[in-house]
Amino acid sequence: MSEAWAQITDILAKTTGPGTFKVWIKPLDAEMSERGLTLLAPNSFVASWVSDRLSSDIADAATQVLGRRPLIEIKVRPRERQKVRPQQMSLGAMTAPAPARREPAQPVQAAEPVAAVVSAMAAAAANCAPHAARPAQQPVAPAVHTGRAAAAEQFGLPNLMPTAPKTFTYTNWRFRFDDFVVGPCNQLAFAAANGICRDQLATHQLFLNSSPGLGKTHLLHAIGSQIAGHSNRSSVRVGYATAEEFNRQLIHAIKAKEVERFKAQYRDSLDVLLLEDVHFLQGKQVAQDEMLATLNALENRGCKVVMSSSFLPRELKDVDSQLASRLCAGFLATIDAPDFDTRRRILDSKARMHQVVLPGDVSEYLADNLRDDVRQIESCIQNLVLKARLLGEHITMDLAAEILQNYTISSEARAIGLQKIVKYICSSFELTYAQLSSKSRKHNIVLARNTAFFLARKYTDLGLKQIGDQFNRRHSTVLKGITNVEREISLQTPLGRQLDNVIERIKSF
Ligand SMILES: Nc1ncnc2c1ncn2[C@@H]1O[C@H](COP(=O)(O)OP(=O)(O)OP(=O)(O)O)[C@@H](O)[C@H]1O
Repeated sequence: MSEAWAQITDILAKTTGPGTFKVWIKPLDAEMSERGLTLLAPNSFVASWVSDRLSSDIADAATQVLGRRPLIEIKVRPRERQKVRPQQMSLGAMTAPAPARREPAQPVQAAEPVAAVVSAMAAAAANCAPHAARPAQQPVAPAVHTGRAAAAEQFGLPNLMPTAPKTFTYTNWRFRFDDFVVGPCNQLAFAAANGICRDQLATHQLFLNSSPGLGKTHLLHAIGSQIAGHSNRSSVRVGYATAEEFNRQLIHAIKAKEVERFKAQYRDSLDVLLLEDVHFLQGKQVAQDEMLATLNALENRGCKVVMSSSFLPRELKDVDSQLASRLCAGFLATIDAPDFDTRRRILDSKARMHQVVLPGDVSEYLADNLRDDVRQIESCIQNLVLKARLLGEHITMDLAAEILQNYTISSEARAIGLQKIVKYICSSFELTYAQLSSKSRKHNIVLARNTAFFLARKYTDLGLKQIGDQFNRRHSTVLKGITNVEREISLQTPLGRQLDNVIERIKSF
């Protein structure tokens, strides 16, 4: 078995990079049991660090050597074994089976996970996730959370915190195809997502685009869950990250001089890459270069790549033309806002997840009024069910109306209406409606248009697409315009204060 661990560490020496290998892998001992591979770390800090960031690499390497993916358990080496551990033990040698009198190894204490985008996303979504997260495929002892930089210092270890990216191969899939309600708005995206899992798409790249909350993440998770978790293909290595995380990891890798490791992680150690929110790469030249090289490398290896974005590739700004063209290379599917019937089916399906059957009139009423994103539908139904349970009441139209107030605009605000918004904006910016809806990119016209988008979103029930239709613009342009106005206002720039003023004054117009 020491032979096997030696082979595993040989692989890890190449895949994790010299710095990481020396500090984190080399001090480990390993034991093989029926259950899998147990790694013994010199202290809880090392155990938690390895558990957080390297367990997946170790599992990957072990799979190559053992021919199957073992369960990995990371524990703190018992105190007396720390003392007797022979100095001359060869690099990563597998220890002999534990002597009977040895105290059981101490499991690593419970911990708060390292802040990471994926973990944060999982946690945030767990609040509204329709079903419990599926268990990870390779249980690892939970990690200790202490001030890690301080702990590193305490144990005399270099603080490599920012250098090595967190464990990459993703296993915490939250959504499945079964939970996805299909309608005309999303059937193409659904079919494409299914198709890429079954090698029926005739391309290995899929780009999913929609406004927020319409199911991109759901489909990405469903793909991950399908490929990695189901159909006996658990050896397929599926990576999941947001573009923001990709960028952050790259910056850390550059600072820590571990770029080769970063490259190997994304380019060589995955079979499928699921990448969220690629629009985040706008204006980030270094990350764009790396992403382009990553996509090319994955394509050369015949890997699948699925990306999501609130913008179409051609709508991305400050993106290198080569990358923009690369993003267009595969199949592109857009998800639109759900129509009434789909919204109704989504409501009924979400209610069923709470073990509730919605009365027909309530379902119809909510579907008629909740026209925005599905996240909003999900939250409304959750609140409705919770309130009914807390009050011990049945779900009635009255209860639904009470809950709905928090999600839809007031009748007073509704009175403002799109026509009034257009009239108000034209008079405030001294423009005609023709100018407002023209192709012009003149600064004051763009500003006026964006403000109109913002007001329409705030004071009408219209979705992004419907607002866009009024001004001959795409939903993503509307989204971008609203985001710009929000940014100016939140930063309270001189322009933001001016816009704030304009937006306030519509009430007395
Ligand atoms: N067609 C659908 N059927 C069932 N649930 C859906 C559907 N579309 C979206 N949802 C649910 O709505 C919520 C929001 O969806 P999701 O996070 O996938 O949106 P998104 O497009 O990725 O949004 P964002 O751009 O903000 O990240 C999720 O809980 C998801 O399960």
